Amino acid sequence: QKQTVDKNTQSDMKILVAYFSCTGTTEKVADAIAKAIGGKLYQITPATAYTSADLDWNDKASRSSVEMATENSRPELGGETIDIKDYDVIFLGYPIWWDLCPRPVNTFLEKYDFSGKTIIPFATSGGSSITNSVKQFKKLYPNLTWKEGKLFNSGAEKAVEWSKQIIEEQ
Ligand SMILES: Cc1cc2nc3c(=O)[nH]c(=O)nc-3n(C[C@H](O)[C@H](O)[C@H](O)COP(=O)(O)O)c2cc1C
Repeated sequence: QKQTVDKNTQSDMKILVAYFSCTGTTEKVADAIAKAIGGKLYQITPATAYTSADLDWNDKASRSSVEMATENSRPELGGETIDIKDYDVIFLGYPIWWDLCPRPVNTFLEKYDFSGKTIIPFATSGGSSITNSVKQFKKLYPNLTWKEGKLFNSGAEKAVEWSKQIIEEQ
């Protein structure tokens, strides 16, 4: 008699590690996660890169300040497009900006069809938690499947352990 194949074994699961990062902190964590669990690393790239002046949160008129003050701001993306249908699980990494995700992450979530996928947020920050950004995801995209997110300000090692554990649980 033929044995049934467990569809949820690690080898069968297609994992995408999509991240947005302007100064490399989230990128390091994303890279470590992708390597640890055999995921495809994908950078969410804005059509126009953010300059350091754009990232000045002390300047109310800076690009990031204006975008974050504008709820429906959806900066255009550049870079390669990606076939989300090829993946089952999406790790989604970003820096916390004004207690939320940067708006290009919203552009990404609205550009592709994530229905039927499991999305697992992770973030880095200067101290703020990930809680409010995940709350906003659930509010804006209630039909998507969100896993509890996690903040990694203490480096990539913890993220590696965490991601491996998540994959085992899937
Ligand atoms: C525009 C802007 C807003 C930010 N807002 C917050 C914030 O609300 N809370 C916080 O703890 N850190 C905040 N930060 C700090 C970043 O979350 C932190 O430096 C992050 O690790 C940067 O990630 P990256 O190097 O991947 O871009 C902000 C940074 C920028 C540029």
